[in-house]
Amino acid sequence: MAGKSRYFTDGFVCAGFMCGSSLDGLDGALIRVRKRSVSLLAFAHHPFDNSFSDTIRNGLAGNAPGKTISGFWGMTENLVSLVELDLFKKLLASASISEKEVDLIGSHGITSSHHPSAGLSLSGIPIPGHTVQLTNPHLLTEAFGIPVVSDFRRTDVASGGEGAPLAPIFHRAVLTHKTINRAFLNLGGIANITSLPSRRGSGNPIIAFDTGPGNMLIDAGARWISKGKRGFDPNGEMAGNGQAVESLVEKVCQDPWLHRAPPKSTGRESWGEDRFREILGQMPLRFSPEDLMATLTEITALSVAKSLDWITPCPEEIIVGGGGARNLTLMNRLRIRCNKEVSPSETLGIPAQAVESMAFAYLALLSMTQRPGTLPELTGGKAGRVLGTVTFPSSRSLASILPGMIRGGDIHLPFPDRARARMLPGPG
Ligand SMILES: Nc1ncnc2c1ncn2[C@@H]1O[C@H](COP(=O)(O)OP(=O)(O)OP(=O)(O)O)[C@@H](O)[C@H]1O
Ligand SMILES: CC(=O)N[C@H]1[C@@H]2OC[C@@H](O2)[C@@H](O)[C@@H]1O[C@H](C)C(=O)O
Repeated sequence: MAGKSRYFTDGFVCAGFMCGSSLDGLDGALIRVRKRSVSLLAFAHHPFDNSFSDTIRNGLAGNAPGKTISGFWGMTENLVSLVELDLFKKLLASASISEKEVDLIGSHGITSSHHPSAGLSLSGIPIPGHTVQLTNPHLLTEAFGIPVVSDFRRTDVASGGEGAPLAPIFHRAVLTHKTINRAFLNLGGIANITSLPSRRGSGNPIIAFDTGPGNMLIDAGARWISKGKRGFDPNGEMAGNGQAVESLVEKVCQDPWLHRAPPKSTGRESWGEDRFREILGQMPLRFSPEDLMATLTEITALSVAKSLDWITPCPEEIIVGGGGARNLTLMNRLRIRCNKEVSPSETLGIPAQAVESMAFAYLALLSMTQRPGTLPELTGGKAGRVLGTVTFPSSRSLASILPGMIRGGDIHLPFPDRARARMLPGPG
């Protein structure tokens, strides 16, 4: 059991799990937050094979043969957490620490539906915006006796925010440079960008938003060309051997959403299979698979480049995380379209694939120590909010966990994340 004094001396050890929108697998990270710095202790990835990803993708679209939607959701939640359970053990083994040394777990789950703005109705009743992530924190607390923070996004959506992106506070904590204005770009299924003004220019507000497709269109193209055998374009090789249809790239990038001012978020609903089919239908009569992949890759690069219009101060360099950092053609097209230095986060010592799971470990710590995990300028919510729901293990008293943790946060969290939620303006 974690003693109060340990939070003071050793900082915090937190695990984070993320199953992203590309549905390629589940990532887990173990971090230590101590003396205002964040270090990665271990990272592990559990890949999903193509047919499994297809089953989940179809189920989320409401086509789960032989199962009701709620049955499918219940099974998916449990499946996510069974994988997390296994990954957690791997993280412990890799970092050579015991579960008793871990203070908390953050579990994001799979986003099954993301409609943050109001505008939907059920039987004529207007319904507020929603976002849903599937995970079962109870399986984790039951197995390990560690508090689990989950359901991060609904807090922000309830306060009028987009519920995404949420990782920017983490990007700010670990990637801000003393003198260089940076941007961090996550190339997951969806792409999102965070402006990171240098500490010298700390008067500049942090801006973050989804930019549109990350790998989602590219992956859909790879699946179509390979008849489901391949889930992505390895290293961007196919795209690198093709010629993009420039007129189609320009046309798709005129999408009004891409030109909308932030805050904004998007998802599979807008850049998934349906959008891919629409683009495919507009390819010229004769095209090679390589040309299709080059076109999808160029749409991705141009939509990211357009997003820079919203970012001040203009970043001098772009640091890339997420699996798309391995797509060398996409990285090269980004260098050309953005006219900037574009480097994978490995150059700063952080594995590109680990950034999001590290972020949810960090966000879980902010929540447990009563600090806001998002800000109005990031997602458009009314005020900074302590995110998520905590599932506590019944084997430990709250008094033995919370006060020490909250005060430990005062010591170890990087500035300004030490500021507690009650210091921020309330709702209204
Ligand atoms: N070697 C590689 N070459 C090209 N692309 C790759 C490679 N490895 C991974 N990818 C791409 O990265 C994707 C997975 O990235 P990542 O795990 O960051 O996405 P995610 O976390 O699921 O999505 P999101 O950030 O939207 O939630 C794969 O679907 C694939 O398109
Ligand atoms: C609703 C949802 O799950 N959004 C994801 C998705 O994947 C990338 C992008 O779209 C981002 O907005 C978000 O994830 C990251 C981790 C975030 O919240 O920062």
